[in-house]
Amino acid sequence: MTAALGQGVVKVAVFGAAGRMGQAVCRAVLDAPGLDLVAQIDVDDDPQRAVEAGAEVAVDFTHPGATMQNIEFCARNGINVVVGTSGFDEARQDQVRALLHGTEVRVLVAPNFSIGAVLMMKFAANAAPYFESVEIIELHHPDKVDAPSGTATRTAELVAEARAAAGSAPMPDATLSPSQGGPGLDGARGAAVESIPVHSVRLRGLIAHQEVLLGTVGETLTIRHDSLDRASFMPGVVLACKKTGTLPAGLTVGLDALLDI
Ligand SMILES: NC(=O)C1=CN([C@@H]2O[C@H](COP(=O)(O)OP(=O)(O)OC[C@H]3O[C@@H](n4cnc5c(N)ncnc54)[C@H](OP(=O)(O)O)[C@@H]3O)[C@@H](O)[C@H]2O)C=CC1
Ligand SMILES: O=C(O)C1=N[C@H](C(=O)O)C[C@H](O)C1
Repeated sequence: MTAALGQGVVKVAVFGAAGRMGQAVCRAVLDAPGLDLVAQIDVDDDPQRAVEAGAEVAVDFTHPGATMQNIEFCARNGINVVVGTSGFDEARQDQVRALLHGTEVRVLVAPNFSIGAVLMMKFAANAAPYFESVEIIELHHPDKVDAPSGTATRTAELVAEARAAAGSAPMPDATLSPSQGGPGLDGARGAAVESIPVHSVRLRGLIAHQEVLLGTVGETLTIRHDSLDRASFMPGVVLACKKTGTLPAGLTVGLDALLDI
């Protein structure tokens, strides 16, 4: 049995260690009983250091363009991976499934590690079939490179799945875009993820926030989550470091796989 299954200390490497999340993750791993921070790797460091240090799990908070290479490297070297980096669409998930095929390596991709955000996604999916309309507003710090956020994309996918399973009718929207001959500006209705409109705000002072707006005749419901500090993600990251080794081999998407919710 490996350390990841609860028999001792799990050795952790952090990719993106100098970044906003990476620094917080290194501190959280150092403070967590049962975890040992053995390698801190940023853009100019040799990832081989993780192997030499005996890392059993690597945490990746880098850039959407860098994560796939890091996963390939870890898979080749038998290291499980906890991915927080956003931009993990279906095509990338399929790529990871293919490269893990026939290995014992586990990769957990979590669009959001905060318990509140995981619950927000679940509540939104539960509520969606009871409302005609659903739209998502995600609000983040302006240093974020991707839009829409991974959390908003995942929420839209879960909401769309719930609406499809319930046989919901298409959402009402009379808007004619300029390309359809209407007045106004292209983009004013946001980006469509699985037909769910997603609006991205980038504002100095913010960290990570999201509202899911649901509406039907005579009433609306707003589900809002706010990460006011990157500390909100750390219990989820620590849990993932400890438990990813207990998941089935291959790819798992969503922290909820490790939570009893
Ligand atoms: N799942 C979740 O709960 C959360 C996910 N995120 C996501 O995490 C990611 C990181 O966010 P954040 O920390 O704010 O971003 P930062 O830009 O602050 O950090 C990323 C770090 O990774 C470094 N880096 C780039 N390429 C590599 C590489 N190949 N190997 C090792 N390090 C590399 C960067 O260096 P350089 O700047 O020199 O390129 C930088 O230091 C984003 O995709 C964000 O959306 C963020 C918060 C929570
Ligand atoms: O870049 C961030 O900060 C965050 N990114 C993740 C995302 O894209 O959803 C998670 C959280 O929203 C913070």
